[in-house]
Amino acid sequence: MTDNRQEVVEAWAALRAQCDVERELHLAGRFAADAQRFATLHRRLGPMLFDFSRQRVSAEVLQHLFSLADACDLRGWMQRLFAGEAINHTEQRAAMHWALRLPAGSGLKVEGEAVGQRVDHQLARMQVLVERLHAGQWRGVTGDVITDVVNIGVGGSDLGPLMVCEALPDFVATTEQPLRVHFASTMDGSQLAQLLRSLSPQRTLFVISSKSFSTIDTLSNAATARSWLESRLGVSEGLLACHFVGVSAAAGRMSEWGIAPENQLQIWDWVGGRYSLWSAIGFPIAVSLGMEGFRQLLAGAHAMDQHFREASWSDNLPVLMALLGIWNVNVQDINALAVLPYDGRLKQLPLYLEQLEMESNGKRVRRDGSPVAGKTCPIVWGDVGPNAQHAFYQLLHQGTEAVACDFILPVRRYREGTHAATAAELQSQHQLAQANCLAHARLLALGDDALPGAGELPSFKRYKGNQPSSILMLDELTPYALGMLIALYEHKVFVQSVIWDINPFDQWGVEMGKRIAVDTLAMLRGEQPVVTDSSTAGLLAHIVRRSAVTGAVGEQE
Ligand SMILES: O=P(O)(O)OC[C@H]1O[C@](O)(CO)[C@@H](O)[C@@H]1O
Repeated sequence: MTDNRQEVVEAWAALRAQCDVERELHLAGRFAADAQRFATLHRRLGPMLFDFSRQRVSAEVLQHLFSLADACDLRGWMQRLFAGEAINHTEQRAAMHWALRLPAGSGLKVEGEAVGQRVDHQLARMQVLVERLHAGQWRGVTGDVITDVVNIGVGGSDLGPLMVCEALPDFVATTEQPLRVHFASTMDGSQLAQLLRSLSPQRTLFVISSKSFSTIDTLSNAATARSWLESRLGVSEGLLACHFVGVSAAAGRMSEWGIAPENQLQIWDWVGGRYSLWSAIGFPIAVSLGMEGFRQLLAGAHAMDQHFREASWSDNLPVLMALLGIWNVNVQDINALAVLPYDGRLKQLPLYLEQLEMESNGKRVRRDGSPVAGKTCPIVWGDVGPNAQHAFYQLLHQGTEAVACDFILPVRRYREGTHAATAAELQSQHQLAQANCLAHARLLALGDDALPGAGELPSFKRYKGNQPSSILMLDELTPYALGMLIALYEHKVFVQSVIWDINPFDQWGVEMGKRIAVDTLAMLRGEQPVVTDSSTAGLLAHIVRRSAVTGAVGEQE
């Protein structure tokens, strides 16, 4: 690794100096001054169009950002990523999610390990299980056909598969045996309890999905599922082999729990949890879309990997997106990013990206252990845009916070034939959403200038504008396009981590909370003396007292 500290310092200084030049320029003025702004500041890639003309940037800003990327040795870090080096240095692991989406038969070897062959092998094993389910050949212990698959997992073992399954209802595989796919993640058991009310134990298969196979949230839901089956079916012999699949990097733990070897799907320690939907963690996706659909998702992600590796900075979507974020956070002091899909099927995308971005780059120490100089990951949140318009857009339009927005919008929707009865109405609803997306992006950028005469209005009706946003359009929300979109954000996060000089592939920040929770549970159960701060002690005592009280809410002690 080269010592490029001086170059980095100079690149940041040049960016800040450029900011002084740009500060007075409002987005409305930038558009007024340059009729070619959209033409210059958008890129096409396959089914994607990335419009960043509403970001507060100029050609000079972009040049300085590219110099910063060079100074930070982005090219070198990309080579290390794709060479399978142990760039997750705090866990001594590589980050090879990209290897999961190489075309079949890639033959990839990393340090002598036949990575490509292992990936192909697990995909083939997954295909066998999926096809048995689809053919109606998977029977429960009572001989009934499995009709429902419940994924039990949390974090990366839940959010990715859940998001993809919800995003692609039009691509559900047509199979002999229709299957419903469900998700339960919360450690309090409330989601699982709700599902169990409507499921038939004879016909339900549980997928216990956990990279570590030690996450208490998942194991406690799994134990509840198992005891539900045992008590409802009155058997334990053969139950586990008929009703449980396991997905994990910890084969030994799966076996200890009782997952039959033939029902175990393997992942590897070089797949980060939040980067794992491409692996066997994506089993629910394959159940839903079929293997062909799942492979399309992988192919889209692989196309983005290739683009990321090959394109120059100025055409490179992940690099552009990342550097625009750096400009916003570190130079413009904009510390929030709203993710706003204008498509109800992408309801889960903001949640998925919250984990991807914030668990990856929510870090405050650099690779050498020293504190970072400025801010890192912004606060990422969002919702389906049309709904968010009626909720938090007020703050975006007239609040005091500068917020960057990512709008995501499919061009075509409602495939012919799939919604024949109401196609015209649905199509016009989709246009309504498209118009709203473009209108809000315009108003956020231009402010009062978006509408002639708005300048005459009273101040409470005025719009300051100058809120930066990007629009990502997809020709259509297909498995392939969604694969590209997710991989785009993955690489964006990686590029930002390089600029911030942090490790995006560990998550030590969540570990301490888990350990404290173990002690707290022992205190709550009276198995350990209560030695803690006064608030926690007071609340524990309140829970214990009130748990013993039955009767109407509001009852006096
Ligand atoms: O798949 P596992 O090992 O159950 O972990 C679930 C989630 O927990 C975390 O480790 C955080 O606690 C995430 O990174 C991960 O996605």
